[in-house]
Amino acid sequence: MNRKNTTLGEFIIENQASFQYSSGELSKLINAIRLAAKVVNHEVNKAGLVDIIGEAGDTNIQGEDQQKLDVLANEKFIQTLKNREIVCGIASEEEDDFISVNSNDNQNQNKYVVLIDPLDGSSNIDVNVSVGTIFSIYRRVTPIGTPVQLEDFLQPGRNQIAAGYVVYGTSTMLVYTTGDGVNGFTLNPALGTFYLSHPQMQFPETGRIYSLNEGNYVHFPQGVKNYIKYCQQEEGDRPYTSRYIGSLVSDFHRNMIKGGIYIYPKSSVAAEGKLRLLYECNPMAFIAEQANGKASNGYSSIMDVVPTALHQRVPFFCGSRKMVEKAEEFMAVQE
Ligand SMILES: O=P(O)(O)OC[C@H]1O[C@](O)(COP(=O)(O)O)[C@@H](O)[C@@H]1O
Ligand SMILES: [Mg+2]
Ligand SMILES: [Mg+2]
Repeated sequence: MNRKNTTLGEFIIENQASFQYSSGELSKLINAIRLAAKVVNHEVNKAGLVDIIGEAGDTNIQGEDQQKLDVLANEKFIQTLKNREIVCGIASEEEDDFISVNSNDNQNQNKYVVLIDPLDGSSNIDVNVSVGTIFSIYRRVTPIGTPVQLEDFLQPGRNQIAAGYVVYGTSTMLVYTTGDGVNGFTLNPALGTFYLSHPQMQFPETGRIYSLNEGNYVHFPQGVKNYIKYCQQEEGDRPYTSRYIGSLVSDFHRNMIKGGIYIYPKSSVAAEGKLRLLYECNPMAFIAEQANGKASNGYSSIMDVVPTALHQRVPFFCGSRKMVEKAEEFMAVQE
């Protein structure tokens, strides 16, 4: 099943049988995401040659200036999901409200909703540093055939059916889980095909990399300040190495391969931190837990947080199990 160099298409079909709700709908959905990812990859790779870098001129509901590639990636993913008619609802970082797909005439018998961060790491687009896309998939909770409701999206991460990300970096990879481990596929640009290159990915139990924006140090909770000091102490296998790309997907991906922790805490200037629960933290938490890692808000699992708003933010501690547990110890003691 996890033969190296299996194509993503073959892998999806081979694994469909092992998926309890298997009706082919999820396979079609992952295939649609694969297609949209290739289209966005093509645009990202030529950023700078054509007029797709820089600001789009609008501000999204987060109060962030939208980059042209944020808008383009958002359009490509939404268009592909709508055209393929495989979802009943979509929520996106770049959309104020959720989108109900084709529900007027009760034609939409689909059971999945998708939440996406179409372009992650927007501050890195113009400077040729790796960026990504993040997606999270749920079964709707309201009756099939009726228009989707907010409650279909405000589900705890534990209910996710599948989650994944695409990293547009030195190579382009699609990494995802359906609750049966985490597999990574690398795009062969010459063939336009994703191949299984990283079967059954696992976070090393511990590591020597810590990733956070130390420029915000003065605003951090005491627990985080003390954890940073711990990472920098000369003792045992410390000091650790500081690595921060500024794209969640890329920092997470590196830490999953090498062992490390990513932290975006709450602070005196960001009461709930920066990252969005539904389309950044929950999908990365599902992948982390499926890869023997850990993801918390500093105290408890992100996956058990009951969402209250589409664009809510949460503090995020994610990575190698022992490193997240150590950071939680500091959070517990200091508060
Ligand atoms: O510049 P900061 O404050 O360190 O924030 C960087 C973080 O913000 C993000 O860019 C937020 O994601 P978006 O780019 O999708 O808005 C993360 O990818 C990244 O880890
Ligand atoms: Mg993001
Ligand atoms: Mg984004």
